[in-house]
Amino acid sequence: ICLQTILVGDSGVGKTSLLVQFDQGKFIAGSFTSTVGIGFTVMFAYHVSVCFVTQIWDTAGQERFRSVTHAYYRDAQALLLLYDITSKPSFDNIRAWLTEIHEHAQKDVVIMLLGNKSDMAAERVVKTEDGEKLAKEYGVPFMETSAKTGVNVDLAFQAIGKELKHRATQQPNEPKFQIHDYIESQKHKTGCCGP
Ligand SMILES: Nc1nc2c(ncn2[C@@H]2O[C@H](COP(=O)(O)OP(=O)(O)OP(=O)(O)O)[C@@H](O)[C@H]2O)c(=O)[nH]1
Repeated sequence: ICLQTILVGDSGVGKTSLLVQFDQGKFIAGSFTSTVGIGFTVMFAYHVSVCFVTQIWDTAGQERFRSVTHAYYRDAQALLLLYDITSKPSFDNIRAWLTEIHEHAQKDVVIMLLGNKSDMAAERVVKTEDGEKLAKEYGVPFMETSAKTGVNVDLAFQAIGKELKHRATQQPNEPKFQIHDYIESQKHKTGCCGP
């Protein structure tokens, strides 16, 4: 099976880096060519026999491409919302993304909030608790990731893969897969001990 996923978030939060880390297990330092407009990158990554077809979007040109993006939302099975823990504006914009997602995405879309660049402790301006609070408010799973060190990167995709696989094969009297519990049991808290 192939899962349609979309990575959204402000320019520079690390969407491309995260996907490269997941796909190839490596971090390419330095800046990438900025994503222009929408639906720019489609990357394939295989993990536990699930293939992820991922598009990367950022806010650039959002107004101009509005009607196009709405069409893309409808096909998405999972949306990964990224902010950068060293950028308050990128965090503040998450609400706007969530509002838009709730208006246009499928009702059962899997949404996950990711606070990226968790390795940059000295530059942090968004507290872990703030990310947790926002995620709770919207009822979405949350974790902090680092595209640089790889912390929690696989887990984010793995949790989505498990959730969607489970839904597809779920028996009527089988207990539902609890994505929140799964993530809590697997995730590495950053700041102290690393992966
Ligand atoms: N230290 C650190 N740097 C990161 C991390 N993720 C991304 N970066 C750096 O942040 C910059 C932006 O990363 P990108 O992956 O290009 O961000 P993007 O969200 O794809 O940006 P656009 O293509 O403009 O939308 C690059 O210089 C990366 O090397 C991370 O987890 N830790």
